Amino acid sequence: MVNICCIGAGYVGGPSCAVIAYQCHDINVTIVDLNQARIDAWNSDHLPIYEPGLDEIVFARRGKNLFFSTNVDQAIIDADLIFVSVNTPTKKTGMGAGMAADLAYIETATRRIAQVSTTSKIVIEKSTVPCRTAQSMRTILEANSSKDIRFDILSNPEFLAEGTAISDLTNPDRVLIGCLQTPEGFAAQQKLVDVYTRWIPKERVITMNLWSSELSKLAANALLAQRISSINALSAICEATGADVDEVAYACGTDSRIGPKFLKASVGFGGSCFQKDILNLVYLSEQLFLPEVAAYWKSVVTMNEYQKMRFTHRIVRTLFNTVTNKRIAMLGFAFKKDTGDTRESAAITLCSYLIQEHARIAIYDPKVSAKQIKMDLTEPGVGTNEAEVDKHVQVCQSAYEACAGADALVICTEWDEFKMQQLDYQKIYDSMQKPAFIFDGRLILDAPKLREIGFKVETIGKSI
Ligand SMILES: NC(=O)C1=CN([C@@H]2O[C@H](COP(=O)(O)OP(=O)(O)OC[C@H]3O[C@@H](n4cnc5c(N)ncnc54)[C@H](O)[C@@H]3O)[C@@H](O)[C@H]2O)C=CC1
Ligand SMILES: O=C(O)[C@H]1O[C@H](OP(=O)(O)OP(=O)(O)OC[C@H]2O[C@@H](n3ccc(=O)[nH]c3=O)[C@H](O)[C@@H]2O)[C@H](O)[C@@H](O)[C@@H]1O
Repeated sequence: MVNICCIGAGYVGGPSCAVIAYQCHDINVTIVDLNQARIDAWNSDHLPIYEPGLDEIVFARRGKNLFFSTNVDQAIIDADLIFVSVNTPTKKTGMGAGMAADLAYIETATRRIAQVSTTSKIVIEKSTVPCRTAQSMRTILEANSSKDIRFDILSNPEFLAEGTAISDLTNPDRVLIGCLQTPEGFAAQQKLVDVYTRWIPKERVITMNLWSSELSKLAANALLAQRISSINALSAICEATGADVDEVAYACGTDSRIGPKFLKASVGFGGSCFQKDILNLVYLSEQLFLPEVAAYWKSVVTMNEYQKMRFTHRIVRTLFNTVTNKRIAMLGFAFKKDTGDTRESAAITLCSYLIQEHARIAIYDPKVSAKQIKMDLTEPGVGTNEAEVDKHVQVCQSAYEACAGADALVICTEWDEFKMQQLDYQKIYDSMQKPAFIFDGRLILDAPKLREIGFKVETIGKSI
């Protein structure tokens, strides 16, 4: 029986390896983490992350061929293939602070593999890393290999998006596997190909060299984020001219060379990866003495910051240039729908800015807890402290509760339950201060219908 170990039971390690266990009942999958609380949650009825379809998959295989544990060493010892799926956040201090990826977790995990392994392993870089990280991992592993133990290293970046992780993993556009172009490298690559092709058509499993594979992951995220920044830049022109950003996106997206996806204007992209990975690419470009390339990719992040600021300025301007003591209902705090993840969510920037303008914010998100919201708003660098958050932020249990008595309602996340078919906007209007304003940062509402009710509506990428 093949044994797989996954180091890192997070948003990637958990779902991606649970799907392997679900698809391959004859493979033993052990997902390990140093975080006891996280592992306890994976072993409980309430999994630590919300992802549609994940519960079914975990509950079907847990205790059979899918295990969650904090015993990292034992899982490494038992494994034939080891996925390294630890976090690679942006460095906060030291060289490259604010841009480079912090590879400390990768290094610790790699050293652990080197120290405790008693048999040969295929080590798979699943985390998103700067190009050539596999070289450092290899150096650490090779320093510990002997004639009895060898380590082969593969790059197998993950392309799942949160909220659709299970369908992305079950039916991916492609799986990418990079290896050293040596006979041993190809043999290791084939072993991983053999796992994925158990449920993914062969032609979708792409193989290439290690460095191309590592760079492709950063490139894919940069290209996706660039489309959003491009449509968001156009949304500013739309607001100033009377063009409608949804119409412009449709007109452009029907060109088969452009395509319709990732052209939805928004309050700004969030999530743990787009900004981090672009900054990582910027840093790499700078290190390679390519300042023009660095500046080009940096502008994607700059435009995203601008979009978030532009939207908050529009809120303040529309509310007669002051939000002091005004109640603003914020619907949605997660960085996108169908996830409870708030990392880099645009809502955090919006809240921080509005708190500094002395607004009172009533937040409702179906999957984000009050504790998480408060933690996010008091993180160093966000610009708001605990006292300010306690004074200015109320976390509500429903959209209706958040909107009651509010001067304005802001849509931050595109949850389906905020759509017109699901919320009674007449009831909301009746409960709000007048004039009642709506700021649609996700283009999910029918502005003309809302205006019929009596709302004053402001939508990203549309002028009145
Ligand atoms: N979140 C996402 O949707 C995607 C993330 N990625 C990439 O995947 C990687 C992981 O991301 P997430 O799963 O979101 O991070 P995460 O923070 O949710 O999970 C990482 C886990 O690794 C654990 N960990 C760190 N060092 C460890 C060690 N030495 N031994 C055992 N456990 C250790 C942490 O405790 C944590 O639970 C990152 O490089 C990210 O860029 C790639 C595609 C999608
Ligand atoms: O490396 C990663 O972490 C992942 O990053 C993104 O996935 P994710 O961040 O989970 O979610 P997306 O659907 O890409 O959305 C990212 C942000 O962009 C925003 N967005 C997305 C699409 C769009 O048209 N407009 C837009 O504003 C979303 O609301 C969200 O805030 C990529 O889509 C995944 O392929 C990748 O694996």
